[in-house]
Amino acid sequence: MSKLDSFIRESLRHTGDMIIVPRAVTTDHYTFSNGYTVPKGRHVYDFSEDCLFSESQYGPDSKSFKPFQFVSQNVSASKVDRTYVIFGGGRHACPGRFYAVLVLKLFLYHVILKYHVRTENGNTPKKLMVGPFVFPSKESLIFERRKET
Ligand code: HEM
Repeated sequence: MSKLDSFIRESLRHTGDMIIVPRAVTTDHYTFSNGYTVPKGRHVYDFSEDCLFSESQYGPDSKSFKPFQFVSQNVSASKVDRTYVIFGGGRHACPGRFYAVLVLKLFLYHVILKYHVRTENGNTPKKLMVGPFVFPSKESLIFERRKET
């Protein structure tokens, strides 16, 4: 399933610009390795675009959608790392990610087998941004039933 894993991983990479999980500093202060210090009580939100579109990891065209770029790495869509933080990371990485990816695979398996999916003009709709948040595009998708063989 390396192609499906790659496609899901790439799709999630393009839709997780901000992880809305605030972290509060509970000690007197916290200093990051780059020297930036956050005082006690301050809430910190991850702006994951910096990781998800990292040019050092994904190349100068890190913002293009490359559905099969992970095929050669044979990496699951549920595997987290520093440049793929859609499910968070570390000790509190999303425990539901294996289930979520499995459901996505089942859904896509049926959709791909049964339908030809396209937009009206054939172009990929732009993602809808509201500030740093990504929402599904309002453009319609057309599902055409594939001929039974
Ligand atoms: C595509 C679907 C999903 C996405 C993008 C997602 C994303 C996330 C993210 C970003 C976190 C925060 C991780 C962190 O704090 O570093 C999280 C935590 C969590 N997620 Fe998910 N999640 C998804 C599906 C699910 C599902 C299906 C379940 C349960 C069946 C689930 C259960 C949880 C739980 C319990 C936590 C808290 C973990 C902790 O704090 O230790 N998630 N998720």
